Amino acid sequence: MEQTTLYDKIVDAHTVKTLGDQGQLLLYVDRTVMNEYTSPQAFSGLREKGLKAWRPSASLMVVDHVNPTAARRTREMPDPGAARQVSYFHENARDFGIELLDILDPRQGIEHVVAPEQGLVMPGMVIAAGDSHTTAYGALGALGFGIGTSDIEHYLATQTLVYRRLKTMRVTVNGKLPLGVTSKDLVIELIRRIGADGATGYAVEFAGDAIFEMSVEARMTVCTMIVEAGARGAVIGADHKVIDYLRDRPRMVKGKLWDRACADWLNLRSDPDARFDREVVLNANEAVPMVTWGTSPDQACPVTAAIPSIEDINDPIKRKAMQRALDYMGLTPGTPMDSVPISHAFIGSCTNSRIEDLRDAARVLKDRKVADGVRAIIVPGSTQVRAQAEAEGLDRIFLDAGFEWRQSGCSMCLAMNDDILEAGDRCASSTNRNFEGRQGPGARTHLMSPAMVAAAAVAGHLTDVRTLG
Ligand SMILES: CC(C)[C@H](C(=O)O)[C@@H](O)C(=O)O
Ligand code: SF4
Repeated sequence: MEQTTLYDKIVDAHTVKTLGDQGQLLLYVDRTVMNEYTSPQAFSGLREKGLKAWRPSASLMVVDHVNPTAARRTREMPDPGAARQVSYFHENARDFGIELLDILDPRQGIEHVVAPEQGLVMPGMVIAAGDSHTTAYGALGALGFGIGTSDIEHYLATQTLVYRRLKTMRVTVNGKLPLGVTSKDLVIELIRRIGADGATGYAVEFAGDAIFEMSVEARMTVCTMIVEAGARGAVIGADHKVIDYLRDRPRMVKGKLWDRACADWLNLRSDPDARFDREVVLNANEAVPMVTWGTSPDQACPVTAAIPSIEDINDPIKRKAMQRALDYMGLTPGTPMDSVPISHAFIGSCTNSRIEDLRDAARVLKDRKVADGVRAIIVPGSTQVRAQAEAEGLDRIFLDAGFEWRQSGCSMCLAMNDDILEAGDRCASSTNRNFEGRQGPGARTHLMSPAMVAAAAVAGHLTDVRTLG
């Protein structure tokens, strides 16, 4: 019998028809989630053509990129550009009959935190959305990927996309993550190894004991961040942890349908002898806390190491990139990573702002104080995460330690609101992109896990969280 990958099974099940002989196909898309930043032109396109949304109930709209995260919330956007985007977003939700969670809604948050919370995503589904980190949904057994604005318009009008099948890569992670090492460290190490373009053109399936040992939220971190290696899709076979995560979510199927769905979902796996175009194997036992030193997520090393030497790099293009990155970051080869001082600490983003991430940070921050001269901020991934953290008393731990406790949104992950760093600021950040200017023009970002950000905030410099005890 032909052996098929999970990715191909999902694509096959959603293929409406093949289009010509160039390998394109018309792919049915089950669901989407839209933000105020990438959806406006799609709606304008529909308006110009006089088209309706074909299945409004399959979509959800969330304000997340531009909204302020100040402790007190209003619907007013202080920035006129953001105000226009949000008001057009509201207009589009109303006119096209799509549910909108605006910033005062108790279910509001970063789209990739909210969609799983609301039960919008089910195993086996295709979820395509106007944001690259839509790969997050791979953690729930769905195929998630980002699309451009014209594709959003096509989706809204037809519930389909013109799609080209990707190559498949399987990343098998054997072993067990050591204490103090998280799924974020693992995915940074993976990207360091395969490079920022290592998964370009691939859909990545994660497998292996260490992946299934992880919580669903930890898997979301891995699936979200694999975009930073260029992946155009991510997926992990659903297991009982996924079923437990999905049960009773607001938009989830219920009753007999739920029972039947669960049985199907657990069978939805790559066949044992399915062939992947590329295989990568990692050993979780060897994983250590990682930090980035450069301006690309693959420019990373263990926190216990020193910045690598330029002489060790043979490829002239990579050498030049490294020199430029070091100049921007104000760092020199040979500097031990744990001696690099920080001015800011940020815990947030769709990669690492869920309740487990906040619990990890709180464990480090309990009875400790943020170092003098460090400004530390926590932005929970959703209003629900915020409420859950408050119910557990985590907010007290954060506030007592000297962190600011904010409302949810993308915030300093990409600085589209007023949470923005100044030139020369250096931030330990639980986010997923360390590009030049990402957190503000001239600002310097070091990516790491939430626990490592908390440890850096306390120490005043990058530090190995395991040494704090
Ligand atoms: C704004 C959006 C297009 C972008 C993305 O697609 O990822 C953003 O969310 C990001 O993280 O850079
Ligand atoms: S939190 Fe950051 S990475 Fe995630 S969607 Fe928002 S801007 Fe993009």
